[in-house]
Amino acid sequence: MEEELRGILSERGLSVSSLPEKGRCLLTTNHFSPGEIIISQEPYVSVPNHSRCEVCFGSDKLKKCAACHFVWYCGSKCQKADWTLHRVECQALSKLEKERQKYLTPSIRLMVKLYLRRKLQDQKVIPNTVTDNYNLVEALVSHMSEIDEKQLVLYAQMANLVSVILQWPDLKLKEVTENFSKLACNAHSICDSELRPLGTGLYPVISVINHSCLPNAVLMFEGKTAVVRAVQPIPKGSEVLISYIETAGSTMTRQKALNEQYFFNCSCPRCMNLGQCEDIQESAVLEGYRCDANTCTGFLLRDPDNKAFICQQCGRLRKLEDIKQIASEVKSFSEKAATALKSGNYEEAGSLYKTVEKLQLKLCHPLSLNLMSTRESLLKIFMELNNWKDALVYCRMTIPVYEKAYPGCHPMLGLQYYTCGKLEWLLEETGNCIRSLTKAFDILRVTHGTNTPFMKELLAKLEEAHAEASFHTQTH
Ligand SMILES: C[S@@+](CC[C@H](N)C(=O)[O-])C[C@H]1O[C@@H](n2cnc3c(N)ncnc32)[C@H](O)[C@@H]1O
Repeated sequence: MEEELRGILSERGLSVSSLPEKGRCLLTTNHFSPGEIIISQEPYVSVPNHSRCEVCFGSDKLKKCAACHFVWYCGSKCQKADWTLHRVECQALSKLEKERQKYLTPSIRLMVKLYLRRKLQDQKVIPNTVTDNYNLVEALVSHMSEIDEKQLVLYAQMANLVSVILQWPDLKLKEVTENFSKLACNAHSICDSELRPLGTGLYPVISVINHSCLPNAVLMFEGKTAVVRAVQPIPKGSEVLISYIETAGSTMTRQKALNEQYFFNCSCPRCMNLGQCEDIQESAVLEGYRCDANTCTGFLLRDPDNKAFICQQCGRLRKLEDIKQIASEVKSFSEKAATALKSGNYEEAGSLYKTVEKLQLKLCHPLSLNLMSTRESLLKIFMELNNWKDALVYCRMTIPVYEKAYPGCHPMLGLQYYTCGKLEWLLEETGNCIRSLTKAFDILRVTHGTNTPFMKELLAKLEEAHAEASFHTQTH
């Protein structure tokens, strides 16, 4: 089987190798251009988030399976497509006491489905293929020796629940526990084209790809298919690298996230800058405080005795006490705002987030990620309220931070230009709309390809805006 996998990868200009610091890795044996698909794969197993169709992850016209009353389908087509596996899962879930059903989290369900699929493949009910077989799951890293005691106990409890559900006398609890650890560092969150999470899936070939905070490839999903595309020219003989985490944070924040979930120290070019002048400045801008002189845009660093921050542009001191006071107000208002937003009270949430924004303007650097995140919430609230004018103001304010925090060809940046263009269209700012949609298209055609309904819609909007602009030129 391994030989066959090597053959398939080689036909696509790829090979699997091993690096001392990283373990397995995916290398190119051909050149890949930006936007070109490097590899794609269907999930070995997947589960949707709550209240989504088990098969297509849609959220319309859902009905529960009449037997287990647990799994949702949007129609008979999806239900039939899932029947081979769900037939056995349904029997197990139906026997489970009602009280226990509330513990059926997506991770538990993913594990149950993993074992059922393995069994059905062993029994040849579901065919094994080179890229769709349990051997690939066996080869995944688990980091069992590195996870802490508390996490290990949690995985063991989860394994117990899987055993209660499956009721197989020969199920090896230790192996299930290890598989939970594998899921933690190998499973992917499945998102739609706008990066909204829909579910979770395990893609054992895609899982060979290692991480970089400055990646040369991006992983997106078309339905449940994982698609990896080049975002830079990738020469023959290079390692294919995607990002596992939100890369907008400072080097310290990124390294902490990678260490906690994936157990490695990243040595990408961005991380190798840790502690150097440029890196210190970047983290002080993205996650630090502002100078309290009105017109100064300098960034602050802690003074040596830790009682104040010093502006690196004008030398002014800002007391730690002052910063702590505003930070605690920000925390308290942010919590209230999040609660109002969660309960759908958009007017109240909007006014609370505006207070947070005002406080953050006194506290944070103008290009700070926290301030941007508040403005992102305000943008969403104004969109919910159909207030396009204010939504556009906030969308435009976030763009310089996106441009600073992400590389030029990043889906988040492309999506933000797209939102900007859609708002400009609604507000009849045709010229600006064309500029924003063009920027969005230039990025997203690389990260998303051009063939999906999402990209066709973007292109149609851009063409409509061009037609509107030329109509105006002709009539004036
Ligand atoms: C999804 S797996 C990637 C494939 C993995 N190298 C293997 O041998 O199967 C994730 C694991 O790979 C390793 N890894 C990924 N990116 C790395 C990097 N940039 N540096 C060091 N190790 C890395 C870490 O052990 C991480 O938990």
